[in-house]
Amino acid sequence: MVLAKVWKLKSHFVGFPKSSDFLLEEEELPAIKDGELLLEAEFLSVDPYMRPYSVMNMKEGDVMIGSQVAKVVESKVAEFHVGSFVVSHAGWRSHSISTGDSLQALPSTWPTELPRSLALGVLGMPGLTAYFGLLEICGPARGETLLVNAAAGAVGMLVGQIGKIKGCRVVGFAGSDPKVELLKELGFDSALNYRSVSSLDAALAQAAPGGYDCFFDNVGGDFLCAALPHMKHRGRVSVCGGISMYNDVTSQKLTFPQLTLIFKELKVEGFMVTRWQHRRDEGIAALAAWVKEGKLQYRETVTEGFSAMPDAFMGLLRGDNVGKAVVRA
Ligand SMILES: NC(=O)C1=CN([C@@H]2O[C@H](COP(=O)(O)OP(=O)(O)OC[C@H]3O[C@@H](n4cnc5c(N)ncnc54)[C@H](OP(=O)(O)O)[C@@H]3O)[C@@H](O)[C@H]2O)C=CC1
Ligand SMILES: CCCCCC(=O)/C=C/[C@H]1[C@H](O)CC(=O)[C@@H]1CCCCCCC(=O)O
Repeated sequence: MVLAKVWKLKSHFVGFPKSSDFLLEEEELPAIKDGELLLEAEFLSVDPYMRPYSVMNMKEGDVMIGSQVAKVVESKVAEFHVGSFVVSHAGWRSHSISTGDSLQALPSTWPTELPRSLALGVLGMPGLTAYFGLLEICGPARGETLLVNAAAGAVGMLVGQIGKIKGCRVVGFAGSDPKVELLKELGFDSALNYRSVSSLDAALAQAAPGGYDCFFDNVGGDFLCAALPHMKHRGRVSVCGGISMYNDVTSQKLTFPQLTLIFKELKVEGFMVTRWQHRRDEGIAALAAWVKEGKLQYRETVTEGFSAMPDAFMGLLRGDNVGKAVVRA
């Protein structure tokens, strides 16, 4: 008999999540049947989407949504061997039973020098988000200028580096001076702390006096409104996320820059990374090759212990993380 630990949404978040909004419970799992396997979480992902998702799709008492790298500890499914690893969408659970449907097996050739947590980061959903969201929507060309915000996070850090690989001049905004220093180490041409600049408008102008061809937006809200007037004619904006709004209790009142969009003939396109699910292998292969060649660096913020899942999640929303935020169970 296995006792699974499970984090549930105790109370809907109001504004910024609080520890008391979460509930840790134990669940007794039955013995697995033919066609089932037992998984034990090794690394669990915390991601910004969990905050708006809870509002859109969850009720109090539901298990928190999320993906994890898990070890197969028992198997009655021929394709999944005991001791192998998979990416599972089991939510915030230490142990789970699966039929194998929608599991993503980690290759048995996974390089020993790469932590398996990368399957939740640069070699997983955030990596694919950066890869397809930038290349397919912005289509950055050599010599162009690329702007990215939340630039020291899981997606943003990769977007900026992929921009460099493609020959762009890259400007990144992040929320602390150490993050800004890191972005410069990663090859960003200009990096700024959006919390300490006296004017976002002036900082955007100073970092790229000729304007931006491409903008990968993870933040939305005031940043998006401030950035659009700095786009070049026929600029492309990849709308990836809106983290500045996820904890809002009342909707922000923003002036939609209609005339800017028209006169500059901007392309502004939102996306969900799942759009390119059919090209997943291609994306992972390209990202893995760049990592192997040392062209694409990754960073992770690893929180220890399944019991710290809410802390890791709240830390992510506060900006404590550098690179991908994961929890080691
Ligand atoms: N469309 C899609 O398919 C996908 C979209 N996303 C979106 O991409 C974005 C980045 O995700 P991910 O890389 O996983 O997360 P990150 O690793 O970037 O973590 C979130 C970061 O957002 C920054 N942040 C928090 N609050 C604010 C704020 N008010 N204003 C500006 N920055 C803020 C913090 O960094 P700092 O210290 O710089 O403030 C924090 O570290 C999110 O908006 C997410 O929803 C992610 C995956 C798929
Ligand atoms: C829920 C708000 C999403 C904000 C943008 C974001 O972070 C998206 C992330 C998704 C990524 O594309 C792959 C995922 O699994 C993430 C979340 C999916 C939630 C989908 C809910 C849609 C629905 O129920 O209709």
